[in-house]
Amino acid sequence: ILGGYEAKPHLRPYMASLQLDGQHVCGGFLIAEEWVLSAAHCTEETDGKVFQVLLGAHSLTEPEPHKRLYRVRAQIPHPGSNIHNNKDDLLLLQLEEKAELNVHVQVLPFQREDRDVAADTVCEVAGWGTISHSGHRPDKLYQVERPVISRDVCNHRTRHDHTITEKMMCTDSRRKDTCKGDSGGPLVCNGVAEGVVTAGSRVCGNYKKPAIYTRIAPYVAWIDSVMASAAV
Ligand SMILES: O=C(O)c1[nH]c2ccc(F)cc2c1NC(=O)[C@H]1C[C@@H]1c1ccccc1
Repeated sequence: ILGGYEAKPHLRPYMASLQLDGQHVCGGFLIAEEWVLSAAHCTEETDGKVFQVLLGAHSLTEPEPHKRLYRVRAQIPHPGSNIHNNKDDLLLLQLEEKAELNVHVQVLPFQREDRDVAADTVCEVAGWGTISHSGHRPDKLYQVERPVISRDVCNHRTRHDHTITEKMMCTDSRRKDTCKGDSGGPLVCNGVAEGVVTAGSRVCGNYKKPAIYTRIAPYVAWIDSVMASAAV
């Protein structure tokens, strides 16, 4: 998160850190007791290794009450996701057991109505991604507020040049922005998850390249069917 600030501990009890060998790789968030939603690109370069999911954390390293690392039973990337573009950049992770819900671990509702969030709506995004252009990796969760920008503005030739589909949305990236390591986290507007930070590599903090999110509402049928089919 660039240009943001340290989050109030445990005010975002849905936040997940996807880890490999104890290292944070991407964000994610709890959408059901045993399901985390993240970004499919985050599984690239992991040569088939399965993530572990850290829940209930504010600090990535310090011992905290209710902080717990969960094993993953299944990782299901959206079938349309691929390494060449940002399309269908979603990943569902089934935890090996239901997460123990408490004051520090809670589910975040996601938007089910497929309607664009109005431009200028101020949403918030949090993560353990880089907090400086030099790539400093924070130990604590950071957050930042960002206004939604219209798809037409985001698709301008000088911005993302008509690559933003109706299943994506954008926020202004002037100074304050998401960055590497924040991918997979939720864009929260009025307390509801509207988007997932895409994990395609992108420059951060440059107003000419707005942040891109996968909208969740267009994928409700896929999410519900995967959760229903794999229910333990
Ligand atoms: O965050 C992303 O956009 C992104 N997209 C990817 C694609 C493949 C892939 F193998 C990884 C990623 C990845 N995450 C990262 O590189 C994480 C490792 C880096 C990081 C940054 C800040 C703090 C901790 C760790």
